[in-house]
Amino acid sequence: IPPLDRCHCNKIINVIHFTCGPGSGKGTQCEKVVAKYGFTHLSSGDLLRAEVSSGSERGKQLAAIMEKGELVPLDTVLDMIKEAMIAKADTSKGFLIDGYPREVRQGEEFEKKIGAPSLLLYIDAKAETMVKRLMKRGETSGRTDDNEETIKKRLDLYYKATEPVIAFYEGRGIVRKIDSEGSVDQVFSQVAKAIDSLK
Ligand SMILES: Nc1ccn([C@@H]2O[C@H](COP(=O)(O)OP(=O)(O)OP(=O)(O)O)[C@@H](O)[C@H]2O)c(=O)n1
Ligand SMILES: Nc1nc2c(ncn2[C@@H]2O[C@H](COP(=O)(O)OP(=O)(O)O)[C@@H](O)[C@H]2O)c(=O)[nH]1
Ligand SMILES: [Mg+2]
Repeated sequence: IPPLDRCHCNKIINVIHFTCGPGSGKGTQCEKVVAKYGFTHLSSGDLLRAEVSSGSERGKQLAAIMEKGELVPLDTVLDMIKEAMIAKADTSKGFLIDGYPREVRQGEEFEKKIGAPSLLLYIDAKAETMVKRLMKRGETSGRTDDNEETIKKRLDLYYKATEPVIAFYEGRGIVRKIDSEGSVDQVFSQVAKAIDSLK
């Protein structure tokens, strides 16, 4: 896909990264943000799972990586996000990018190819909470990575690769940390406050 031209860049406003651990409640909160603010929600995991479902050759390679809880090649996921952003650039009020960046380099490349985010939302959840929620979700999600062994690997990778992303953006003053331990609505009121602070 071609690089985003200036015209597109000007229209890409309010890029919000949602970066937190697996099972911390990103997907749940993103739905509520879309309902209240009308932002375009792009879940990097969902984009990858759609490619897997398509049965393409690339999808098969991705499935093998995701089943192990590892990160797919950086360009693959960034190209998918960019393509989806270009498709919505003319009409979107803002983009909520869920599950990205997963490592500092993903954040750096996003800025080079797309632009700087205005906010990074981070739901702070205890490992114990994340594991409990994922195991419960695994009873019905049908996701091949919602099993005990892969959950452990995803958490390890989160602490190793993704937590440094938060420190990276903290240096820029755009991180809003949200406590996950309350109810979905209590968490959402903190999320909404952070988004309202952008205005
Ligand atoms: N930027 C991203 C996003 C996702 N993935 C791959 O896709 C999988 C699933 O991602 P996601 O749906 O975001 O899962 P989690 O955050 O682990 O869990 P959740 O659905 O609970 O958010 C990851 O484990 C990883 O293999 C990736 O490599 N790079
Ligand atoms: N108790 C509680 N459970 C939640 C909350 N948010 C999400 N969950 C549950 O935790 C699981 C993981 O949530 P999900 O939104 O898929 O998290 P993600 O992995 O970060 O996208 C789901 O089964 C949700 O029902 C919350 O605020 N409180
Ligand atoms: Mg999710």
